[in-house]
Amino acid sequence: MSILKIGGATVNQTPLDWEGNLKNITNAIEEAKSQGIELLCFPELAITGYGSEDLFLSKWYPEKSLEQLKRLLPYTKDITICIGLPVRIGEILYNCTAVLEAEKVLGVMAKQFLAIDGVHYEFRWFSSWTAGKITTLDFFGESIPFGDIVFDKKGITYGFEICEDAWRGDLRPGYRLKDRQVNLIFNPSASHFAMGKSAHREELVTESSIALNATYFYVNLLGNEAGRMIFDGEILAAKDGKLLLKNPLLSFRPYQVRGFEFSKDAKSLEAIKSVHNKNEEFTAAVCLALFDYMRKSRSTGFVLSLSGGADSSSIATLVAEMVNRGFSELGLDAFLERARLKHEIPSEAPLKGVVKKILTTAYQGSENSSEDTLASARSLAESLGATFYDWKISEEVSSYTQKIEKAIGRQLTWDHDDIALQNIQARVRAPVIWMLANLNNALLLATSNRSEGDVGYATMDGDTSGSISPIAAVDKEFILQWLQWAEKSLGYTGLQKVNSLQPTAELRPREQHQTDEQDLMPYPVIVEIERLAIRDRRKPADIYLILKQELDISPVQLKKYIHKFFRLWSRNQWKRERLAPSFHLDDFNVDPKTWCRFPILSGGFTEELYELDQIDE
Ligand SMILES: Nc1ncnc2c1ncn2[C@@H]1O[C@H](COP(=O)(O)OP(=O)(O)OC[C@H]2O[C@@H]([n+]3cccc(C(=O)O)c3)[C@H](O)[C@@H]2O)[C@@H](O)[C@H]1O
Ligand SMILES: Nc1ncnc2c1ncn2[C@@H]1O[C@H](COP(=O)(O)OP(=O)(O)OP(=O)(O)O)[C@@H](O)[C@H]1O
Ligand SMILES: NC(=O)CC[C@H](N)C(=O)O
Repeated sequence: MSILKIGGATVNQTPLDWEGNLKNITNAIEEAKSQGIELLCFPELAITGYGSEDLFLSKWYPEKSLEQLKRLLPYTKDITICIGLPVRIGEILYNCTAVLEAEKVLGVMAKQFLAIDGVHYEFRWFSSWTAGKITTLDFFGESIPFGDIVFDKKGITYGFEICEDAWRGDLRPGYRLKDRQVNLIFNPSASHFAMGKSAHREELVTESSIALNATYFYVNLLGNEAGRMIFDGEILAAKDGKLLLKNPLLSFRPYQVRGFEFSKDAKSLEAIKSVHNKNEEFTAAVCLALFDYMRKSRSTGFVLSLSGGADSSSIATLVAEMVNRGFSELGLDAFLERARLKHEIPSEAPLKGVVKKILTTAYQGSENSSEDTLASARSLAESLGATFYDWKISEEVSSYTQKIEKAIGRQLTWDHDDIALQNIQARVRAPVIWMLANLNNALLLATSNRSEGDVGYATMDGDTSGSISPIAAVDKEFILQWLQWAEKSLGYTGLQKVNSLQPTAELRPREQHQTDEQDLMPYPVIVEIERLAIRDRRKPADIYLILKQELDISPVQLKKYIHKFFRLWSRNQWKRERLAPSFHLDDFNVDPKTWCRFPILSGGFTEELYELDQIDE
């Protein structure tokens, strides 16, 4: 009975960090050797990083990747490695996996189905390879087999599906690998994180092992590679429909190696059970994304305008939780070293000491702010251990207001100038909080959520100011329930006050009792309309007919809400184009750079809303 120790290595790569990327790969190879692994698979495009964008269009970038591949040969004396990189044949670029063994490249195979949905735009850079086709590649003077090839080690035959290849149902290359009777199929992936996706992948991998009659081995990239997409570093293996291997996801470490003993004939293997929790997945993903963004941008921490409301408080909590998780996985010294931080940390309370250095918050009260939100912000900051300042913005607001009143020769009033008087408050908070970010060489965190993004409920260059927007990909309902969960399940008791408040901008005089939901519509309604309009791409009339059955709202009111959503959605595309970069976290988002493109100028659904109005109520 032939036994082969096979393994997967996930790596946290960064485009253009050639040395860092190579080091992760060689360290992982050494680790694999020490575990006795003989055949090791890395993720898709592990040499360059998946998110290299238009660097892939240049001639030199794929050439440099081949040079990096050559530098790996000396590490393959007594191990076979499979590793992803872009390879040009003539003028055409392919997304490939190279197999290296005994200091030689055995062959290179190319992806057949490119990913083009949602956050993926592979056709911009790559061409797809034709099934069954084989050619040769000139690798520094040596002719290497290139294309749809399979390999063999110790009598065990193996082939590849590269990420999207596996997601194409009956067309997938795996069925032809099955016809060729391979024993083992690797799937090197760059599969973006989305809540709930890991469960979906487990299904894909276990079902593939039955449908393709082979052991199926899956390896994903790790970390916030290049800003927006997060990879969870998942390594999975399945045989006969049983999940045999799964690693801890979203690790703060630069790489992780997992292996198991493969045998063609092994029977009665024990299946692994895994649990999935959306809030936990969200927390782990944002924490790692924040950590990677901070260290890869060479920033020393974060600055946050903390209102004591839901959005800013959730972000403050996530930064503290990032420190907490990084700290428990890596330990203090390794955490600081990996984050490139040189902070002096008090030894008696190191965790809070790190939070104090990394997270600086400020409450910036206006005449319309309440004692409730100040108390909420203060108690949360104190409980997290964050640096907290509290100042007033009233002088700056009056100074701007008086200046403009003098210029235009009249007094501004709430009856006449509501939006301008609201926005000036949000805007004067921006320069001073930016100043703090500059002083600290820190990232300014913007607090937009996806529901606000849908309808443009934010002041441009006011509360939209910031360099990253960590929660812009999730809706407000999700944030509100996550805060409850974080208080109870993660033990953030400092969220008690936050969780007792109703969402409000506090930009109008207090006697007007402004709330977000009065200005807009109930958040659960925004979430439902968004789901149908944006995720499912349905038109207003269809949405009305569906929601009329699902929601307990009068038909007249529902029509008004749908009108408002589409009117605000269309008018505010320019705002979404200007939000700070955000992480992709849910199965869809409204970020125009990744998931959702929409014209900045448009007819604003006039005819489609007219069609809605014609439906009987
Ligand atoms: N297509 C387009 N391309 C470029 N610019 C376009 C545009 N359409 C309008 N504009 C411009 O947009 C500007 C208006 O945008 P902007 O100044 O941002 O302001 P605007 O969107 O009119 O108002 C901000 C809204 O956000 C709410 N808010 C603000 C701050 C915080 C919170 C909170 O929840 O805490 C809520 C506030 O209550 C108000 O309803 C105008 O000057 C207009 O000319
Ligand atoms: N008094 C304040 N002090 C500091 N920052 C503030 C203040 N008021 C508003 N901001 C900033 O403006 C952002 C936008 O306000 P918004 O009301 O949308 O969010 P929130 O207050 O965090 O949550 P909620 O909407 O649930 O009240 C806040 O997240 C915060 O960054
Ligand atoms: N890189 C890819 O091919 C990714 C596409 C695939 N559907 C995924 O999200 O996992």
